[in-house]
Formats: sequence, structure tokens, C-alpha cells
Amino acid sequence: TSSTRPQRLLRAVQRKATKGDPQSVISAIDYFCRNSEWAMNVGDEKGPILDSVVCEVSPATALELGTYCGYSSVRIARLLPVGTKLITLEFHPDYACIARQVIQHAGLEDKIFLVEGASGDLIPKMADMFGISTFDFVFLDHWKDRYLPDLKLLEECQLLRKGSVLLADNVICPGTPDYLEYVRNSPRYESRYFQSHLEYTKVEDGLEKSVFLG
Ligand SMILES: CCc1ncnc2c1ncn2[C@@H]1O[C@H](/C=C/CNC(=O)c2cc(-c3ccc(F)cc3)cc(O)c2O)[C@@H](O)[C@H]1O
Ligand SMILES: [Mg+2]
Repeated sequence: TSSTRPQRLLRAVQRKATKGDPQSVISAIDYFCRNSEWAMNVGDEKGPILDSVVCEVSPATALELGTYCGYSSVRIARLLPVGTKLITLEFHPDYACIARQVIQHAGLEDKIFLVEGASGDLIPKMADMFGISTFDFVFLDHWKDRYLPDLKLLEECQLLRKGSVLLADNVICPGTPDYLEYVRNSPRYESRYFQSHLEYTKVEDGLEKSVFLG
């Protein structure tokens, strides 16, 4: 029976990466995507930009929209200090199952809470489910037409505070025009574009970092 790409990506991690070593999991996925099959992970060029923003913010509470295979969950959580947590939302059960195993291989299951479901349904429940009031950091990497509605939902649910940082992947390719227009023109955000390339390619893409001003 044929396997799926996420299953083949997980197999590459299980074969090549050292259990409990997040960096080796990251390297194994990047190697797989460069040498075997492209996959939509933030990757090894945009990834260090994500790392630097996470380190700068040093979030006590972080949220990720769109786990996929867990590559960016591992990138983010490996940088979080003890006692902090990453909540990542994924609605595709098969992808969630793969991501849990990738996260487990990295030894980060105590720092990452993967919740299965649609972000639009789950965001309003975050405060109650996890006993948090606001998110210090949000990484948006799910369906591109969901970035703006989910940002507005985070505002409505008062899950952002003065200084909360949003980092959005793929603002050029595939592109998130309505989200970009909103964060770049709203007086409530201070936005900055980090130019880079679409993962594992020479196509232009980048990350948009937006600070909520309250
Ligand atoms: C309902 C809300 C909601 N709630 C919870 N989980 C959700 C969700 N909406 C989506 N998900 C999950 O997130 C992941 C989807 C991510 C979507 N990402 C891209 O489409 C993308 C594409 C390219 C690219 C492809 C082809 C090219 F040619 C060029 C570029 C590059 C990239 O970096 C990309 O991120 C999957 O796991 C979904 O199950
Ligand atoms: Mg992406």
C-alpha cells in the first residue's frame, strides 16, 4: 500500500535523527525535503529568521496555527525556556498523528500541546483550555486565507496584549494579500517584512513580523 509524503518524512526522521535531539530532527527533515521530496515546512532559510524572532520575544506562551508535520513546532519549542509552552493547532488528523511522532522523536512532547481542530473553533477556547490570558508570540502558517480572519478572532478574544508578536509565513508565496494589507495599514500594528525564499527553492518569499500595539 502506498504511503503519504508526511509518512515518508516521518520515516526519514525515525531513520536519520537522534532521539531527543531537536536539531537532528530539523536537519533530517531539511535533508529529506532538499534531496527526496519537497514539503511545505518553513525550512532552513526562513527557519533561522523564525528562530531569531522566538529568541528575541522569549515567549512564555506561544501559539502556532497549522502544525503540518511539526517541523516549525520543533524549531520553536527547542528555543523555549523550561516552564513555557507552545500550543499548536492542526485540523487534519493524519497530519496531527505524524506531527505527534516527530515531536516525540525530538523529545519535546512536554513543551508542545498539539490540539486537533480548526483554528476558528479552537481560538475562542484557548484561554479556558490552557489557563492563559494572552499569547506573547503567534506563528501563522496554515491556510493563507485564514490568516486575517484568525488574527481578527485573536483580537476579539483579547488574546493579544501590547507587545504581542505575530510572525506570518508565506506572505509572498503563496501570498496573503489581505493579511498583509491589514497589518501594514492598521495603526494597531507595527509591521516589518523579512525577505527570504520559499523553502528549499530560489523563489522569493518572506516572513512578516507584526507587533500588536494594543
Ligand atoms: C481552518 C483553519 C485551520 N485550522 C487548523 N489547521 C489548519 C487550518 N488550515 C490549515 N491547517 C493545517 O495547516 C497546514 C496547512 C498549511 C498551508 N500551507 C500552505 O499552503 C503552504 C504552501 C506553500 C507552497 C506550496 C506550493 C507552492 F508552489 C509554493 C508554496 C508553502 C508554504 O510554506 C505553506 O505553508 C496543514 O497541516 C493543514 O491541515
Ligand atoms: Mg508555510
